[in-house]
Amino acid sequence: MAVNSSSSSSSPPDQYSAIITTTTTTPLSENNEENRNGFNYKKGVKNLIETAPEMKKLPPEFVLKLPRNPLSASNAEIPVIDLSGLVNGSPVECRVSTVQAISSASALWGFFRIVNHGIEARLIEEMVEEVEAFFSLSSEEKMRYASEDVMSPVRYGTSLNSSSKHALHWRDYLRHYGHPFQNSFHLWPNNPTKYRNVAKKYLTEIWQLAMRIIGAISEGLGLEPNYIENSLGEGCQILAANYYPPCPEPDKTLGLAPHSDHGALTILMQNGVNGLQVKHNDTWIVVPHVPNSFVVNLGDFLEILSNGKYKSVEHRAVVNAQKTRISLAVGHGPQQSTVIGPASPLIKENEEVQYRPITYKDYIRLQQSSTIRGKTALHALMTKT
Ligand SMILES: O=C(O)CCC(=O)C(=O)O
Ligand SMILES: [Fe+2]
Repeated sequence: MAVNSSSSSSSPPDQYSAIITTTTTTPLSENNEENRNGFNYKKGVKNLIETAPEMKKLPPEFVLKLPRNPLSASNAEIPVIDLSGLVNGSPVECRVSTVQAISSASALWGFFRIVNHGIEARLIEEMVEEVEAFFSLSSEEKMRYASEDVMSPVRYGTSLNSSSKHALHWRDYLRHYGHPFQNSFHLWPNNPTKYRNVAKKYLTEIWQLAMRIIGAISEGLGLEPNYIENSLGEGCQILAANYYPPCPEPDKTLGLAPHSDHGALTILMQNGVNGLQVKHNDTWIVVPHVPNSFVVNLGDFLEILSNGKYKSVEHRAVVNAQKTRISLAVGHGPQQSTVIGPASPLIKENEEVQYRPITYKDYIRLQQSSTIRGKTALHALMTKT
């Protein structure tokens, strides 16, 4: 089966994701939150630019060691899939051709755009409004959700994670679990007041959409349509609401370093401001915002489950000097206690299992704690290097 060669398991970690040294001489101190320029970086980049509105130069803590022309990317066409064929009651031949389209995009690209997905534009807008309202709160209010624990069910933070061991990234984020809601709903932000209800509605619909796509992926792999969904147990949905304010020198930093997502698949929307780039055949490709569509990308769990037949895809976020960008990335994976490994019906006689077993919880911890991104966490599980 053809695979995306850019995410080949033997490729070295991306140059941007190697530990990035900054030009500062004083590293950010773990204990002393104020750095030498008098900013408390842990409050986030939105706070930083509000505190210093005249800032023209990027503080050195954010400057990445990038090669020349690092952020260039091409505008290749990416697959667009019409999902109306997956709706209950649609003719069998429509379902078959949609499954084929998803299967081929998964094998060749690992990401695609979906249209006619059934989620109302108004709900997407409302969710973006609530997220914007959350990030507009005072730093003190947002810091109520700050946590250094990468497994915390709700977490406000900045950069890649709150570790000081890497150059900072131009991003603030709110991450929290979604489905199954009983585990975390009561912990989500209750300010803005509508946030919990809107987020629950949005995440419920996104979960159902993800399961429809996962059913098609399962079928495309030659498994029973509900095989992958069943392997998720009660499942684990995680929202990353990312906030990238205008950046004084956007070419010197990134919003988010290249990485693959840990789950089965991520459903992502951007608020009308471009910034997402995906790696395909060793080239970065701009994924433009198209109203009423989502971007879907395959994550590490699917690469593992398919024993490498599908590859998780590396992506990154660039920033710009003019507009605030918001993205909502919703990951879908198995219940955290699940031991993840290749699906046994896919392992043919004499075929080697390519990934060592690990619980999904330990895998998330491994990936999220790392200050080196790319696909290093997945590479650590591979039986052959
Ligand atoms: O902002 C984006 O477009 C990318 C976000 C992302 O990749 C993530 O949150 O995992
Ligand atoms: Fe991601």
